[in-house]
Amino acid sequence: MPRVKQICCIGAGYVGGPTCAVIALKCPHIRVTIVDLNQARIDAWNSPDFNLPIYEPGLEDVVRQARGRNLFFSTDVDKGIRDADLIFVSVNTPTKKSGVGAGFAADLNYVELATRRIAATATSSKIVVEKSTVPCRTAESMRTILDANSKPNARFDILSNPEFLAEGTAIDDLFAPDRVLIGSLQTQEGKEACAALSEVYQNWVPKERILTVGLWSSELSKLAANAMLAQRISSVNALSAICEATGANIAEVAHSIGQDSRIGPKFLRASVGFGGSCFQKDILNLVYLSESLNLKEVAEYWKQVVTMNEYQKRRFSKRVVDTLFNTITGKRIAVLGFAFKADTGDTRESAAITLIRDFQQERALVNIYDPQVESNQIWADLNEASPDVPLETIQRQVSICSSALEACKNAEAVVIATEWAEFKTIDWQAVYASMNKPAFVFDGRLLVDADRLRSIGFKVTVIGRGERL
Ligand SMILES: NC(=O)c1ccc[n+]([C@@H]2O[C@H](COP(=O)([O-])OP(=O)(O)OC[C@H]3O[C@@H](n4cnc5c(N)ncnc54)[C@H](O)[C@@H]3O)[C@@H](O)[C@H]2O)c1
Ligand SMILES: O=c1ccn([C@@H]2O[C@H](COP(=O)(O)OP(=O)(O)O[C@H]3O[C@H](CO)[C@@H](O)[C@H](O)[C@H]3O)[C@@H](O)[C@H]2O)c(=O)[nH]1
Repeated sequence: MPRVKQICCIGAGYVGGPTCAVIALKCPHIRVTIVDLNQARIDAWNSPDFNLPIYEPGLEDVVRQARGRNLFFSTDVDKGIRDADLIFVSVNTPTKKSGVGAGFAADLNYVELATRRIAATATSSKIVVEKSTVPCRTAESMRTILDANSKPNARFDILSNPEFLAEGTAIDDLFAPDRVLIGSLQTQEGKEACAALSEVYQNWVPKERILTVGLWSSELSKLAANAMLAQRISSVNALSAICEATGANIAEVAHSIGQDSRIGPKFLRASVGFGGSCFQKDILNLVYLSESLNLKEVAEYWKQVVTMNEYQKRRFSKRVVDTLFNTITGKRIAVLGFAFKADTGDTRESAAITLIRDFQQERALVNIYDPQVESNQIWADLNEASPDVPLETIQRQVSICSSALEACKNAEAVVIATEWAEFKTIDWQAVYASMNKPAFVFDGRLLVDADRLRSIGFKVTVIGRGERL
């Protein structure tokens, strides 16, 4: 069995960076080089003061221990490829914006370019590992590209090794994964390549947690896992609408059903809608796959998970407008949280973006506070969400604040869009004193103690709870 000595990871993003930093930490005998075309990103990974390009609890500590020892970040993609025995392809696979499958299919352009680069550069045999989330049978396309363009003496084994980390808990997830999944062709060479990658993980992951399956099962399992997780959230959010209409309480309902060991308690938190770079993209990818396979009913089934999520966001912003006497024109709304979930600075598909766009369209004034997201990211997201509105117009309507208290000053309403822990310890008494009256709180994350806030004087609306202002 070949022992892996040098690893190259193409793509220094949210997955490639933390994943391969942890491999370097746990495998001091392996030299790990993470490469990217984006110079600014690599510079940030290499920054002397560890001002890393992504915020992830525990990540800095991992990078501090391994960087310069056996962990390196570089823009020299070709050298990284040439030196490695095993190459992770961890590039982005966004939803296609135009052409066939636009709005649904995964854009595999980055995967293809990375694959072509491997074929053009490699002068010896390599194990090529799909780390990116890709449609079922992408490994076959990669094989065709590699075989057609490879140099003499270079042969390639392709593995699928999807990543299941969640942002905000990436380092914990990587240290103790529920499972590591490796898919390979069931040939002698395929099994040997699988064993080589498994050996890398066995440096810290118990062997029984490393699952080895066929290539296509591995690729599909990644899409399936995200679809099932997102489906749980859309199910609980659909129930939250029934709760609001009937006076039931979604937190109590979720707790009650979660006690059934067949259902389990996790991932049943009603919210203003799921966000993040993966759920929507991967479900739409599954929808497209189903449609391509002529499985219309299957496609419709999964599409409904995304439809329900859009409905949840719209429903929430409408509830804000309805409660504020059917108009928010000229009223100041404080939005607490802009990231798609707590403990990350990532804003991709964040529900907050949709809510703020809705508030802008109602001509409200919006104050935003998020503990991690940078101002230029917020402006870029709002600009993209309203392409017909000039940025200067948006900036006249929206302000970015440096604390929750500042954001709430003179506001009519506070909207909690992200479940940051610090929002639990806000001095609500001080917030109340600084707001216009009546002062409204809309909790989209089941975060606040509604009764306590009501005793201060707030009118409180909580997702999944009937009207009891
Ligand atoms: N973000 C997550 O939490 C998460 C979790 C599991 C799986 N995934 C999947 O992992 C993949 C990567 O996601 P991400 O969030 O890390 O994306 P990302 O956009 O943060 O990072 C991708 C990086 O790849 C680089 N890149 C693109 N093409 C390249 C090329 N040809 N050569 C060198 N570098 C190149 C880009 O510059 C970028 O820095 C996606 O398929 C995603 O679906 C993401
Ligand atoms: O009960 C819940 C749990 C999550 N969310 C929301 O769902 C979204 C996604 O959250 P989470 O899954 O924790 O974060 P991601 O980083 O998007 O991770 C998902 O997507 C990754 C990319 O594919 C996978 O690797 C992970 O396993 C999968 O959890 C966020 O907006 C959360 O606020 C809820 O609304 N209610």
